[in-house]
Amino acid sequence: MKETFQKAAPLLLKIEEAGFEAYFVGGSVRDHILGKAIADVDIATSATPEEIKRIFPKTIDVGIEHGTIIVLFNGISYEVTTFRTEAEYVDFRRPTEVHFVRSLEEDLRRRDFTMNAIAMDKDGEFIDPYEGALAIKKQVIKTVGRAGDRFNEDALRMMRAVRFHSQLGFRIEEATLQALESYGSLLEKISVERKLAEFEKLLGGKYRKNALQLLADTGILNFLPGLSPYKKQIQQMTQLDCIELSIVEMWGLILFQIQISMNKAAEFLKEWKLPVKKIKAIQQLLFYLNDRMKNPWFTKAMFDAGEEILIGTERIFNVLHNDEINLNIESLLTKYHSLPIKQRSELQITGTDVQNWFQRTPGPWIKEILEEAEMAVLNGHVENHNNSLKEWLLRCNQN
Ligand SMILES: Nc1ccn([C@@H]2O[C@H](COP(=O)(O)OP(=O)(O)OP(=O)(O)O)[C@@H](O)[C@H]2O)c(=O)n1
Repeated sequence: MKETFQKAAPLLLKIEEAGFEAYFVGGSVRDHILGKAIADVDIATSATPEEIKRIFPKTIDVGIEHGTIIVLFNGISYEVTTFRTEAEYVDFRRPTEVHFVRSLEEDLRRRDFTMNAIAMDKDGEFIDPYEGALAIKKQVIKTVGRAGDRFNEDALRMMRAVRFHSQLGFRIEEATLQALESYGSLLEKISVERKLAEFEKLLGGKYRKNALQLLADTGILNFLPGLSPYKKQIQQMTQLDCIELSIVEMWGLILFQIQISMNKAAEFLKEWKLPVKKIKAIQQLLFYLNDRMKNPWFTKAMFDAGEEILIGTERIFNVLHNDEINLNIESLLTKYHSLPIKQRSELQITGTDVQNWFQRTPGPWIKEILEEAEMAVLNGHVENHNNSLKEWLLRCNQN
């Protein structure tokens, strides 16, 4: 058993000694069977949060009404959740009512996919009533019970199916796939924030191309912000080898692929509720990519873009040309690093200098002179020294 589980095993034992059941559940058990690294473990128990509080001195209430409590144990915090069935998800987001149950099997029955419905006890024995381990072996994503029921309980599960397809490359079982095609509209009720989290995990998956195609083929795409008109363009992305792009670069590629204008791109990204900083980076990628498709990198564009956007743009450019992703990056970086200045603040003159030298009423002309100086330094026409710049600027602007 992995160390993460071994560390938590005594916690399970304590719960058992108090007369209850406790198991590892969810993604950690799935990833353990897959042989992947495990970040944290989730624990399911027959004890209620109140009963858990009586067993452990250090707990934190996080969602008692949903049966979840955090237990601090040997310096590590664990999410411990009471076995539960969630009857109805009236707004398709959160269960209206949580029914606590005393049986593990009932708890596992309300989970999304068979591979996510496996429990493991403290000794590493699996409790797997829905044959999740077999599904993992066969590389199949299959809902526990009827797919339509599971998706009606929480429509986000449809995106989770495609996200797991992207991360694991598993095929989606026939009935589950059919339900994805039939129930897509339920996603209208799901918050953008939840969709975004799944979509970005999907964009980071090893099988992202296939997953994007699946979103288009199943029609799920129609219920994702701003993407419904672009089915064909998204499907065409399967021709591009984009596996090494970062998430931000993936967004840039998508925006380029759907041929969206700069103005519309801002709206699109806001609709996805991305953080402002990320929106700015993606917009910049799109801007320089549009330019790069027509021109080689000019000094000014390299300077304006900055190192990160420069590299990101070139990587997307390479993907669009089916070239090796890091083609030319080294030489581009060498060029960038040899720029005399990397940002305007490095210019050895200020607006005040310019005003003192020219003795004119302040106005927009100062900014123009600074830009002139910046271009001259970048192009190697003058050295980035205060005196040299003074002499050069006065000579060039004699009248
Ligand atoms: N809409 C959901 C979300 C989660 N789960 C169940 O809750 C577990 C934990 O969910 P979560 O932590 O969101 O995802 P993981 O499956 O752990 O995957 P990952 O850690 O890769 O996000 C899942 O394995 C699954 O059993 C579910 O049934 N339905």
